[in-house]
Amino acid sequence: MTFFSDTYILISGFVLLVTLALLRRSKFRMAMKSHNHLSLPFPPGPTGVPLLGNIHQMPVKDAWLQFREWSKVYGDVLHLSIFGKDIIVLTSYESADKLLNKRGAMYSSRPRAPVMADHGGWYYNLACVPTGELMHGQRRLLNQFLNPSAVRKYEELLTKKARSLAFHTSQKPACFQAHSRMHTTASVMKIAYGFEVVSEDDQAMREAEDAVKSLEVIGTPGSHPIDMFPILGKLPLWIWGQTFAKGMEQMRKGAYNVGLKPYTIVRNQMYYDRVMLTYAKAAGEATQSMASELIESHTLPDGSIKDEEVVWAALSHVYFAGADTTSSAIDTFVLAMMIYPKVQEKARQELDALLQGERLPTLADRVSLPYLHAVMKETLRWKPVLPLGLPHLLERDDIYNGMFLPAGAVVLSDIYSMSFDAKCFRNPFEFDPSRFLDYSQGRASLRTDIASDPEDITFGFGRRICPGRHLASSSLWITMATLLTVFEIKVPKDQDGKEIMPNIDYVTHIVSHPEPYRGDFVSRSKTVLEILVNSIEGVQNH
Ligand code: HEM
Repeated sequence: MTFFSDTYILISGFVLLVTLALLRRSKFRMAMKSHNHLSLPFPPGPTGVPLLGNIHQMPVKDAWLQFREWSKVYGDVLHLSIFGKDIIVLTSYESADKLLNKRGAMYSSRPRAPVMADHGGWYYNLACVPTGELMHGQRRLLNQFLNPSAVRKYEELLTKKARSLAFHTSQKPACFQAHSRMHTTASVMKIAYGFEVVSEDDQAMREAEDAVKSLEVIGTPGSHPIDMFPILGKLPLWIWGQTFAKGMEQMRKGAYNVGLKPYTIVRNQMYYDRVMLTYAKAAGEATQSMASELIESHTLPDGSIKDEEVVWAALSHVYFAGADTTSSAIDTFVLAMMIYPKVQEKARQELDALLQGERLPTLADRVSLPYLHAVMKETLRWKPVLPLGLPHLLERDDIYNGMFLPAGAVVLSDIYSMSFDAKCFRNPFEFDPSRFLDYSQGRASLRTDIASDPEDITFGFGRRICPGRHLASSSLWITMATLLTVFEIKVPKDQDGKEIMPNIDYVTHIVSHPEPYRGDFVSRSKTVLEILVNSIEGVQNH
C-alpha cells in the first residue's frame, strides 16, 4: 500500500521516521518501565539493520508463512524489531499457553492502534481496546450471553438457520458462499438484535460487508506509520494520500453502522412500544434478543441506560466478529469435503447410523458423533480463520526460558504455525480428522491426550480468548451435520466429465477466507429434501 502522495513526502517522511525511531527506542522503554537488569538476551530472530530493524525482511502478505520458516531456525519464540518496536512471535502452542494463558494478567492488553481506533472510529472494538473498563465491561456482558450454558438457548435458532442454509443451497448451489455468509449474519443479527435478515441484499448485510471492506484500507493492522508513531496522526490526513483519507471516512461510517446504529434502532423501538402502551408485548418479544434484554436490565429510573457505551459496543461484536469468522470456517469445511471425499463419506456414515434417514441432526446429537467432532477440529486447524489471532501487548518485563521479553512488546500468537506444528500434528498439511480419535475401545472416541487441541488454539488465548467460541462451534457443527445429511458435496465437472478442482487459495485481511469456489451439492434423496422442507416453517422467509 502506498501511504505517501509523492516522492518529497516519502523522503521527508522517511527522515522523520528514522529520527523518531531513535527517540522511540529509549523513550518507549522508559514509558513502559522496561529494564533488562540481568542483561538477558532477547529471544532469537533474524538479524535486522540498525534503527529500521527487520522491516525489510517482513513480508507484506501472509507474514505467518515467513514466521513458520524462521521458527525452524530460531525456535518457537521469535524476536523482531520494527523502528525500535519490539515484536514477539509465539509459534508453538506450548509457548502461547505458558505466556498468554498462564501469565495472562500481563499479556492481555492490546497495542495502541490510532489509525483504527482514533481516526477510523473503531475505538470501541475489542481488537484495539486495551485492558480497562471498556474491555472488562464488554467481556462481562459477552460472557453472560455466550457462555456454554447460555449458548444452549440459541441451539434451536442455529439449527433452523442451518436448515435454511441447506434449503437455499438446494435451490441455488452455485451461490453457496453467499448463502453461508447470509445465514451466519442472519443468526448473529437475530441473537444480538432480534432482526430478521432474509436476503443477501438486506441493508444489514451490505453494511456489515462494507464495514469489513472499509478496514482493508489500513492493510496489516498496526503497520501504518501513524500506528508506530501516533504523533504523526496530528498531521492532516491528506498527506497520506486521498485514498487513505477517504478510507478513514468509510471506516468511521462502518464503525457506526455496525456499532451504535443497530443498537439505537432497538432502543428506539422499545421506547416507541413503551409509549404506545404495548410495552408488555414488546418486553415479551424483547427477551429474544441480547439488545432488548440488556436495555431492559440497564434502564435506570430516569430512562437513561447505565453503561450505554459498553452495552452497544459489546453487542456490536456479536454481529461484527461473529458472522465473518464463522462463515469462513463453514466455507473451509465444504472445501475440505470436496477435496477429501473419503473423510466426507466416513462422517456421513456416522451420521446415517444415528439418524437412520428418518430425521435431521440437532445439537443434542453432538456427543454421539465423535468423528464429526474430529472433522470440526480439523476444519479449524487446516485453515485457521485468524492466522495471527489479534495482537496482545505485554505490560511488564518478563523472563521466559532465560530470555528477556520487554514491557511494551507486541505479542503475536502465530495460530498458523501452531496449527501446522509437525511435532503436534503428523503430516500437518493433510486433512486428517482421525488424528483426534482413539479407536482402542473398538469404536471411535475423541482422544483426551492431545498435546494441542485446535479448539484451544484457533480461538486465541488468555484473558482475550474469543468470547464467541461456544456460539461459533455450535453454529459450525450444526451446519456441517445438516449439510452432510442432506447433500453429497462433490467437485463439479466440466462438459467432458473432467473434475474442476476448486481453488484453495485464501485471502486474508484479519480474517482469512477461501477465494470463491464452486461446489456440486447433490441432494441425497427426495425423502431427505422433504424432511428438510417440512422442518422449516415458512422456509422462503428464513
Ligand atoms: C470460527 C469462528 C471464530 C474464530 C476462529 C474466532 C477467533 C478469534 C480469535 C483468534 C480472537 C483473538 C483472541 C486473542 O486475542 O487471543 C478472537 C477474538 C474475539 N472474538 Fe472470535 N472467533 C470466532 C467467532 C466469534 C464469534 C461468533 C463471536 C461473537 C459472537 C466472536 C467474538 C470475538 C470477540 C468480541 C473477540 C475480541 C475479544 C477481546 O479482545 O477481548 N468471535 N476471536
